[in-house]
Amino acid sequence: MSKTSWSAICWRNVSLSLLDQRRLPAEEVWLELTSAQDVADAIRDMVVRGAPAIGITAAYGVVLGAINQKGQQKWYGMVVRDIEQLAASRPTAVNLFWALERMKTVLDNARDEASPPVAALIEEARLIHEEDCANNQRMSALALSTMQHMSGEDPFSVMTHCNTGALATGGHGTALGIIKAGASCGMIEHVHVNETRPWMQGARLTSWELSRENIPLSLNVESAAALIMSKGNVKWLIVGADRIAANGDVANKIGTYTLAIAARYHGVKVMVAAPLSSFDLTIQSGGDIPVEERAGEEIMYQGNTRIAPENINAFNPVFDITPAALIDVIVTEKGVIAQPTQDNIKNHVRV
Ligand SMILES: CSC[C@@H](O)[C@@H](O)C(=O)COP(=O)(O)O
Repeated sequence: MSKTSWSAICWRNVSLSLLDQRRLPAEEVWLELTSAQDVADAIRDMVVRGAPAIGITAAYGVVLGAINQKGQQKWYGMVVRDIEQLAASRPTAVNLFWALERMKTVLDNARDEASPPVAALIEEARLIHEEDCANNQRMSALALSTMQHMSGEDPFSVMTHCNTGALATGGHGTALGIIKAGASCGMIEHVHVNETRPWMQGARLTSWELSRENIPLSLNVESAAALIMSKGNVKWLIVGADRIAANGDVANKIGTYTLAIAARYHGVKVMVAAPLSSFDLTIQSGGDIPVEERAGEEIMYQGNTRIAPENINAFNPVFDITPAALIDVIVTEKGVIAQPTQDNIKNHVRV
């Protein structure tokens, strides 16, 4: 794999290859998927994760569903059932539903035909994938000029949470794409990477992506974040989003909200980088965004070793909501929203 431009999602004509993110960084193992059900399972089981990557993968899942229905008279109903299964894989990232909607439109246009529109579906999935890569590059350029304008010429440190890089998207990344671009031009001199419990996306994935590009980083536990910010050389907290409500509240990996509070206290600016496909204007505020809860076992075990006593309950929400008031800028492929509010979000997304 090339170090600078690569994707963990590869369409191979009749199958989909995914780099198994559960096994990184220890092993680079590619899984070959041949059905929509395989794809839904891969999303649920975190083989692939990150909001844009989930949407792209699901789009290819619809293609696999259609390929498997070739020659079947009742193909339409079966592919619609596949779409429903894909939609049920994870609830928070709106990019999943957005991508499935695009695929369903292509499917519906061919509803009365004798066989599923495989070529048109492949074309749409590829477009979703390519657009995401291009959007990420645009976000990087916009974010760098914003940071230069707001933070001056001297190199600075940033903090990031979870993984928002090439692994989490179609390629390059949202927040991590910006960080990589900022490091390569000398604007960013150091990256503080939160480990991101319980799946350790920061420790396993973000550290892996940054170290492959020789970008200076240090890994820290989430609870060290406020201390690190208090030292004064972190200028920006840069994160991604799984869903942004109409009022600018942002659902992102659990812990983002706590980090944004600490950032505001310490004068660290908060940047959210997300494509327009991460906005959900049907949801008025963050409180209505569905937040995924995963099995308690994810926090009661370290690897295969149980660390919590038997017979206790665990609460394991994997996303939280950062209120718009704690966010300084949201960067999309279309531009920069400073101090997000209902009005400027509406103008930005709709116009
Ligand atoms: C560009 S990815 C943005 C978000 O999807 C990312 O920050 C995140 O929270 C991912 O969560 P995950 O549970 O790993 O899918």
